[in-house]
Amino acid sequence: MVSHKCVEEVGYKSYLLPANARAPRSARKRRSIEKTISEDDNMCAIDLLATVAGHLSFESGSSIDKLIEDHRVVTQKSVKEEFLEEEKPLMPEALSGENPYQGSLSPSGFSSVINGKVENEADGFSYSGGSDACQVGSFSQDIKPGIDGDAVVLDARPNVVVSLGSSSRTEVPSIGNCASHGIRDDVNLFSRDDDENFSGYIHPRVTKNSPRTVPRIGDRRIRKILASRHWKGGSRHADTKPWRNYYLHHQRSYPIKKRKNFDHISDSITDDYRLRTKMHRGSRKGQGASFVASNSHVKLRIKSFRVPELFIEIPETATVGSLKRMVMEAVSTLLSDGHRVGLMVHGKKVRDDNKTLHQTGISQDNTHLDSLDFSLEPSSELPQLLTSSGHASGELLPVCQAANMDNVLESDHHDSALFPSDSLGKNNVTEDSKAMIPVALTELASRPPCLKLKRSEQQQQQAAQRRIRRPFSVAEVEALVQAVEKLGTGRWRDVKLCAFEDADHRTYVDLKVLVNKGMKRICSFSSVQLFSRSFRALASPRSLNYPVQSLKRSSVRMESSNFSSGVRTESSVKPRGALIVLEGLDRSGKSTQCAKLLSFLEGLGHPTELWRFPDRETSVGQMISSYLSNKSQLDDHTIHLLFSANRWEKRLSLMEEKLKTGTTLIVDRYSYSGVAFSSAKGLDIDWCKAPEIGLLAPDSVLYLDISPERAAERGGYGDERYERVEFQKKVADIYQTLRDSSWKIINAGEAMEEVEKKIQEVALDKVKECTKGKPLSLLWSS
Ligand SMILES: Nc1ncnc2c1ncn2[C@@H]1O[C@H](COP(=O)(O)OP(=O)(O)OP(=O)(O)O)[C@@H](O)[C@H]1O
Ligand SMILES: Cc1cn([C@H]2C[C@H](O)[C@@H](COP(=O)(O)O)O2)c(=O)[nH]c1=O
Repeated sequence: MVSHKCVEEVGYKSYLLPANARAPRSARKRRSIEKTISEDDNMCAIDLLATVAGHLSFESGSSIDKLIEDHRVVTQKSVKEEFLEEEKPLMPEALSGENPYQGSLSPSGFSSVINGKVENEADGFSYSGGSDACQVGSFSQDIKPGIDGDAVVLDARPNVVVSLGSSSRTEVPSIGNCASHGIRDDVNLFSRDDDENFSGYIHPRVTKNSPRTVPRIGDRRIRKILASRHWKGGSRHADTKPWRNYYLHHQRSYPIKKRKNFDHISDSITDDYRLRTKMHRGSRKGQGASFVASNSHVKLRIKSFRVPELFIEIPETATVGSLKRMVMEAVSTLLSDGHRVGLMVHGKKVRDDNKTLHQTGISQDNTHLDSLDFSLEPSSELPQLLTSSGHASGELLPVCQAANMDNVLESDHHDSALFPSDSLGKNNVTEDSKAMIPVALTELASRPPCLKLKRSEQQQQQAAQRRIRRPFSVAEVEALVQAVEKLGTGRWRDVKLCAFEDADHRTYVDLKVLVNKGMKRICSFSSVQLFSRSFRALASPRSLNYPVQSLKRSSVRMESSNFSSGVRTESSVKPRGALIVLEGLDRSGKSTQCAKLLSFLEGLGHPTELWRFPDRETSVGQMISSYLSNKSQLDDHTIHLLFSANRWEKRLSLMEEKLKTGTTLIVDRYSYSGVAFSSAKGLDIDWCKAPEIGLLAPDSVLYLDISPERAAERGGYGDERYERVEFQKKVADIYQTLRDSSWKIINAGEAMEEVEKKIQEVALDKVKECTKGKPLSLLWSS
């Protein structure tokens, strides 16, 4: 590309302008990221579905559990459709090539099990007990009635909570030589739904001995960004589209299939989410003779599961995006403790996993298609109650509660606690709740008469309620960390006295368990993050220890009356995200370091977003972009005010909300750039500052210090309006005058990794401070 330059006066004398300006750098790096964002939002959901199956996989012990567990079954139709609409670019490699159904092992170890017409290629997995084995199955319609028995299809139509698809079904074809399979029950799973569309997920490859691969998010995301030709650190000669502030969200690390891509295979493969079971029956010990004699097979059509109910408390001013993320967090947290499948026949819970289907009344003779009811239930004894706490206004971290299902009353001791769904959350919307949103899913049908509480059950229920583990709040975890720091692990009674003296419901055993085993079950999502971060810090040489002197202050008293609305502490501390700004001359390495910092903080579990100014996506931003790339000329005052307006348009609705809901913002350039660059042109510095007054003050400004000459040696220098060494020297001078105590000067001439480490340290300190409730303040306001 020919690049000739001319000299123009743009308020800054002797300023050289490229007449044939290249596209703004932002334009070259953001579009792809932007695209990734929306996709990634949905990927989370798919991750979640994977998580559901993952947990089922490891928590259940019966063959039906196993059958269900390797499915990504749980999705409501509407949700499913949304994913499918938006995930086209993420079609797995498995779908490319001649055979669109051919599975392949994903980088994360997940595998498509779609393999040709009939049989799956997923690993079979055996599990303890040895009597059953399941295979995650293939997609096929070629399931023939068994030669040794008739198959019956039963529709299970429970109160729909989470649908498998509009008419998913389980088929149980008989297998020819049952006797030869002796004690095994083999189960193949696969799915389709009625709208001729594949349900859009791929089974993971599962083996008994290898734990499910957890999708990695942060690193991969960053790698992707950095590798992108649109990314600033890469080529500066890419597209010309404007780019925007970017919010990078979770990225799936295993393949997802899109419905559309399966349309053409509907001849041989129905798209319904489909469960196929091949049950090899034999002389299994303990089974009734009548059953063994029977060759009857049962086909089950499982249309839906009930799932536990979740409640989310979220300010009405929050964005839909944050609601979605909150739901994701809530559900992920809920599921993190594993679930099992519950079965009700004619409204009665079947507790005995060893009963045969026949004994349970599920047989080919069973013509009551509505008699079966499957549910997902917490595998733990008690329901998971997920709340964040310590912030009365509900404006911070997600407050979510998982009420139990309404069909737990006949639970056995493995079942969920006896806890009516409306006793949590529903009737306990706090005054300060901005919105209590029951997350989908349970249809709160009135309890069938057969499930009326008996007296003993009532007592059991009360006992269960007493035993409920309340989630640890952020303040509690902090207090615990500090106490353990001081007293060490082992003196649990002392730890209890030290930090939880007044919290009767916290036993020293609870504390020990939390520390030793990281009991996610009793922690809220945010507390877990804090917990892991804190303990990582304890183990780290560059300790981020909490000051011991604040130990007493952090002691927690619980307000028992407030239990259902989230645990409250005495402290008025309102944790929030940190506002971390990176500043510096052009090409000083800000964008590179912002991306690294994002990856680092997210890796530690902090909700973090990466923003930048100018945000070239807004209409104001587009004017700025045009100016910077010399496509338009503007008066210096005008462009200055446009830069400022570009920040103001993000200030309240987005920036403040984000911070208050616990998201840390890493911001690539802020008001200081505005003042430094405009003032370097000769504008009065106070005049330049004036429109910035009232914006949020950063918690930390990291100034990447590099000489203009060195920066000029870096790739892509000179492309935009201000990238001239002489001008940058003036900018550097103004930056000097702007520094205050919130600034940290980082030598940006060092190797990237060195710079990265220093930034991490400072940023993490700030994040910690803000988690502890450092108040927000305003820029240049006295
Ligand atoms: N510490 C470093 N050492 C050497 N090269 C670096 C370092 N940090 C960044 N770079 C390289 O310098 C170039 C500019 O980096 P980057 O885009 O991150 O700077 P920037 O400050 O965001 O630039 P601008 O403000 O002009 O947008 C990139 O090619 C990047 O790979
Ligand atoms: C925020 C802001 C920026 N500028 C200048 C500084 C840079 O030269 C460009 C932005 O380039 P980037 O590659 O997108 O970082 O704009 C400014 O003059 N005033 C501001 O407020």
